[in-house]
Amino acid sequence: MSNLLNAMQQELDELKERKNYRSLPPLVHEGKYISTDTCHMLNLSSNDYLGLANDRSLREAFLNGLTADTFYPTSSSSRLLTGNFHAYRQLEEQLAALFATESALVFNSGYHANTGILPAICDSRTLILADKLIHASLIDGIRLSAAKCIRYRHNDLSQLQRLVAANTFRYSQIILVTESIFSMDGDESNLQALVELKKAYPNVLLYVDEAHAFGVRGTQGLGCAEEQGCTQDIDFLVGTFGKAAASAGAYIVCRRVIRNFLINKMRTFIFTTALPPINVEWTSFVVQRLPDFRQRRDTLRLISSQLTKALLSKGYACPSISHIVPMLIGSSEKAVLKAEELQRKGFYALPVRPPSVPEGTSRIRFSLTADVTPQEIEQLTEVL
Ligand SMILES: Cc1ncc(COP(=O)(O)O)c(C=O)c1O
Repeated sequence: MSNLLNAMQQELDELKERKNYRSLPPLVHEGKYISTDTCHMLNLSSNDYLGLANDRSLREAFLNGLTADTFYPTSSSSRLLTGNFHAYRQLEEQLAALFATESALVFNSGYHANTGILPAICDSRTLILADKLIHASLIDGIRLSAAKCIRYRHNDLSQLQRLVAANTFRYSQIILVTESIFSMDGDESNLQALVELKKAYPNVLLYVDEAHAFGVRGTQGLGCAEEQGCTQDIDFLVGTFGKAAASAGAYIVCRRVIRNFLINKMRTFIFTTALPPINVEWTSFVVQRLPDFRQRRDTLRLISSQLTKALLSKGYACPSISHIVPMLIGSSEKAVLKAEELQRKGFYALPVRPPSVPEGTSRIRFSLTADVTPQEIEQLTEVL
């Protein structure tokens, strides 16, 4: 074997040793259940937060509206070449109207959005102040940008305030980067406070990733910014369609000048084949109905708080105030064993280990969906 292959094998062996090795399990999906070769389980690890991907009647309603003329399986091109199908404009107009913003732009995924927008809008006179727990896609976007970056302690607004005050005159712009619901801890940021902070400085802008809140929060399901009444005040408000919206892709809602700038400068928008129009049609179909899914949002809130309370009462640390409910365990080995035990007992819950979370904070990450019932949470609680 070459040196490189040897080094790879060694690294994989070390991952196995530390119980951090990952592989792709063969899975069969049946509604809210999932099966492997050996177990049939309730799926507690899906990001289909509203249960929409699972909703057969919704899928049928969409399919009934299709014809061979409207079914386009591929855009065959970047949107700047021949790929700009009507479906994109329809979805972007829908988003801009829902959020009451000047414009919206759709991307291939949340990963494309975060790794494309940040490098496009930052130069070497930019300082990014980013929460310590932001998602890998945001971190990669920051790494690809020319900006200098300082990470502040998770949700520590006083530290952030000090950093802004100390740096406002040193940089031409400061961009605050955070998530609204954090993907691994399930806790939230205080968007109103962040908006107040940025408004106190003329050169501070705010970038918020609502990947885990879009569809789930707010009266119309637009996210935490809607819930906290500040959609208009966030300069770069980003969300994804691959979770509660049961689709794929991502969006930004923003001022028109930002949209035009991204179309011209954002490499992950320009140099890629746009999403298949059929996929964008489906997203549009779901987004149009988002305000109607209030009952599902209420159910999700109910079962999430039921599980969080159960974990706390059993002595587990659980910082969550959302449908992402981590059960903090510590070592990767124990988290893997616990997940295997839960799977044997009929609950598909997965261990999350480094590098997805910091060393020593391995956990079971329950990711709840609205089609899980309070009785099922009760049964889970009994075996925890
Ligand atoms: C906070 C956050 N942003 C972005 C992404 C990436 O989105 P996508 O899956 O659409 O690439 C994820 C995870 O998937 C995420 O958790």
